[in-house]
Amino acid sequence: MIKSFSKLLYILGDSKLELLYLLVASIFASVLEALGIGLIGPFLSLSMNPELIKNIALLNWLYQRLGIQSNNQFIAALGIALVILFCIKSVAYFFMKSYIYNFGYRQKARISKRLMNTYLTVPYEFFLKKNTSTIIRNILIETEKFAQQVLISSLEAAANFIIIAILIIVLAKTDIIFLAIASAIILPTFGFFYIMRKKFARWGQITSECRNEIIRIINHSLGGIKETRLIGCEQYFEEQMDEKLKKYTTAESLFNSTQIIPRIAIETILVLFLILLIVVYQLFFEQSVQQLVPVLSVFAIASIRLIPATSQFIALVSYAQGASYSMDAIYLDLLEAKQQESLPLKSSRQTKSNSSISTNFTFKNQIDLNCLTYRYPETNTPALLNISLSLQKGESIALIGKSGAGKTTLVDLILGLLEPQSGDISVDGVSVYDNLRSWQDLIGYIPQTIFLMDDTLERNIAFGVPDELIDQKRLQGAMEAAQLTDLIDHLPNGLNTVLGERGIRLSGGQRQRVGIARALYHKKEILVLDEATSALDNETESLVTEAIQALSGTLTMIIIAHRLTTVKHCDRIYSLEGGRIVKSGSYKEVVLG
Ligand SMILES: Nc1ncnc2c1ncn2[C@@H]1O[C@H](COP(=O)(O)OP(=O)(O)OP(=O)(O)O)[C@@H](O)[C@H]1O
Repeated sequence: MIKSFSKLLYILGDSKLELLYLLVASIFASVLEALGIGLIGPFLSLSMNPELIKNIALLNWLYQRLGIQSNNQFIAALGIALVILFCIKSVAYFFMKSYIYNFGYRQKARISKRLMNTYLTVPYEFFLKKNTSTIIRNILIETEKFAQQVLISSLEAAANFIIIAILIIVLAKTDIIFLAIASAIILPTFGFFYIMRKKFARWGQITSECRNEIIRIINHSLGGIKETRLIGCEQYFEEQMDEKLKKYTTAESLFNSTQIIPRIAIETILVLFLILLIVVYQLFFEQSVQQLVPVLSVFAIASIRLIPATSQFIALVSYAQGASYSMDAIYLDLLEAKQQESLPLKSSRQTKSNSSISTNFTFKNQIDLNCLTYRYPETNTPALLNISLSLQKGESIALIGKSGAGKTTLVDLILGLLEPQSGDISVDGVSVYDNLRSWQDLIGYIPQTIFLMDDTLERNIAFGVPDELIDQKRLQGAMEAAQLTDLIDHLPNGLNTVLGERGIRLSGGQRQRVGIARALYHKKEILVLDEATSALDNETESLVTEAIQALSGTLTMIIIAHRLTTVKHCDRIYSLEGGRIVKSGSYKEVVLG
């Protein structure tokens, strides 16, 4: 309980204080509500027995002060006061509810934003362990579950708890039998919640995990729709989906059905008590039911507010329990990001905040990789061992080697996505880890499959630049250098043609050239091409290679290639094996020699 509360406070961050205000406001509205209802009983008793006015000091004092002539007039005045109190209570209740919902959904938006920021800034290694379905689920679904089932439900539960407590006190003062009856009715339901609480948490966990799996199955089956169609594995994915949906449905329906049990149980016990009371009175005491009116009115009030408040309270607490997994998922990701930030890293996340005082790179002469060693998390053997190489500005180097040799890992290190456990990368003698952001600003990355947005060609080239800030002259220059001008003539809307999801309306070679144009538009001085031409046919490949070769000498290039013909123009070739450089030199020396 204390653990959950501290997680809640951690997730809320700066909004902790607002939660406190909200709690006070909701307690105030609950007190009004409970009083409004709790006073109906005494008011009914008073109207049936006006003589009581004289016995109650406060009422007697009021009676004298108001100068009222008769008991009936006084009861009417009390009635009006009660109605006014009721109206105030209703308005306060409405505003409190709106405030709670507003707070809950504002927090959802804030936490989604915080998570998004976390995922965008957390070290790249985080993504080696995390599935994107979990990330999507956390940002969209778990934050919603947290807002609705933890925040809103807890605040409403607190308000209901106050109502229950006040009603019990007020009504117990009216009739002590009530206290015994109410306890006999309410306590078993609390017991029920206590027994079921672990199940609620488990069902909540199952639904969250199933949602995750469902997003993953959609990603796999539709993300690779070509392969799905071609291999004909639609049924395989449908069966997977069906299995998860069944599990999800069972857990969700069990959870929701169980929520009704406290209300049904309370109502049944209430009716049972009522009938028993009447029967026992008539059979054993031979008294008229008339004499039971005060006790019966207590039952009436109980069924108006106390019972719904209790069953709602139990349901709300169960909801919060059911969403404990969601709270943990958000908490753990935020915490992991925080812990990564506090690690003694050399990287930008520390220098980013004080980037103004860090080095802003201007690449004039040489890049040096000094004894880089990198081991992936949870592995024993290093993927790269003591890698050292240098390249001058304007040079092109190629990394070659068999699959698993460590080429991509080396590129990820150069890109600043992974940080070496030892060694350094420096530009003109300054470590890139002094200002990783500034180093990354120098690099254009063209991976095997270029990431293209489902947006216009123009926006895909000027990636991340608002429309009004796109420099048309620079755009033209980039497209010409990337040999894209022909393509524009063939597109229905030229630069404004929407490329489709992941650039589905372009060929592989065209996508690569869009990637090159993007790097050129952003004036990247260093181009890193990761097997950029390996997926292309010979003709398209030579187009892309031509575009790349035309840039040789003007840009510094690091190229990974499987097809050795594509790296003929490079100044030096580095051959990797088992994470080490085993050979280096000219094309002739390394490939032909
Ligand atoms: N996320 C990871 N976690 C653990 N080990 C990894 C991870 N990624 C790569 N490796 C391992 O690191 C080594 C180098 O992999 P890398 O992807 O750099 O090779 P590569 O030369 O680029 O191969 P390819 O040409 O097939 O892309 C391999 O043994 C690989 O299994």
